[in-house]
Amino acid sequence: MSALLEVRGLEVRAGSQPLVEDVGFAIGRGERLGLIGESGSGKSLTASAIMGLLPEGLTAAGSATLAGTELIGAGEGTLSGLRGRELAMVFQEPMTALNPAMRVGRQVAEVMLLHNTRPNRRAAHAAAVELLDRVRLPDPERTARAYPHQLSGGQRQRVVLAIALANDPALLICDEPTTALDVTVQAQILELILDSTRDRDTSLLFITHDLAVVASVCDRVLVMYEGRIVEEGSTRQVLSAPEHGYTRRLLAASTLEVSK
Ligand SMILES: Nc1ncnc2c1ncn2[C@@H]1O[C@H](COP(=O)(O)OP(=O)(O)OP(=O)(O)O)[C@@H](O)[C@H]1O
Repeated sequence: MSALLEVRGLEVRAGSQPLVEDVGFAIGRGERLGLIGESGSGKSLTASAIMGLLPEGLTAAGSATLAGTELIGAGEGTLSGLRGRELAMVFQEPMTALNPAMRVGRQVAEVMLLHNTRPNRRAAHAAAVELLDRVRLPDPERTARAYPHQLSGGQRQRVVLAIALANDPALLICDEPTTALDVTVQAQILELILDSTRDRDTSLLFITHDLAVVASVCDRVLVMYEGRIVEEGSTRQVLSAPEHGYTRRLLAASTLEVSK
């Protein structure tokens, strides 16, 4: 079976300075792949290059195909047709992903109307309320009418997840989606991501530096160090018998207990 996402020789540069080099990996349909590594190792830039959302001044080269469509160097028309549809992303800080001046139900509905996955505003609104319920927000009818500032951080991240899931994407990329939340809320959001991707066979690229999170969410894991992938394997294999010195140090510094 061919992979859903196939990345080959991916490179990100700031002028002549390489920030991500020769990154290659594949994600199968329904597979959950973790991307770990210390701060500054290139995890977010890898995800941004795939999404076509690199900051000004950075350029990507190489290849990343989603179900056969090339993303690197693709025009904005192709990318905006895929983003929010086949390809969705959840970032660390939910407030930056939400429009502060728009009711959250409308924000969920808009992404469906934008991609014509619902026939009209009424159907999109009904689907938005259903989605808010699916991400386990209390009283979804009422929550739909709230503005982002009227919700807690965890509730806002649920709204962001509802937007990401609205058009049933083939690939969901999560970049440290729970880092800004307190511990109990973190666990609930993780469970939600896990349940909603499992339900729909959605593929997941999950960026984190929390090994316990990797252990509970991911089938397979990639380790990045200084812009390159230095280790790759099943989660169990990488966490129980790490080969690269960096992965060993990461593991030694964590409180994770891994059964061999
Ligand atoms: N706009 C930019 N211009 C120049 N260098 C950048 C830019 N954005 C990121 N970098 C550099 O690229 C490298 C990789 O950054 P990236 O954000 O991908 O790291 P990360 O692994 O996601 O880190 P974190 O876990 O802290 O989010 C870092 O050295 C960073 O300083």
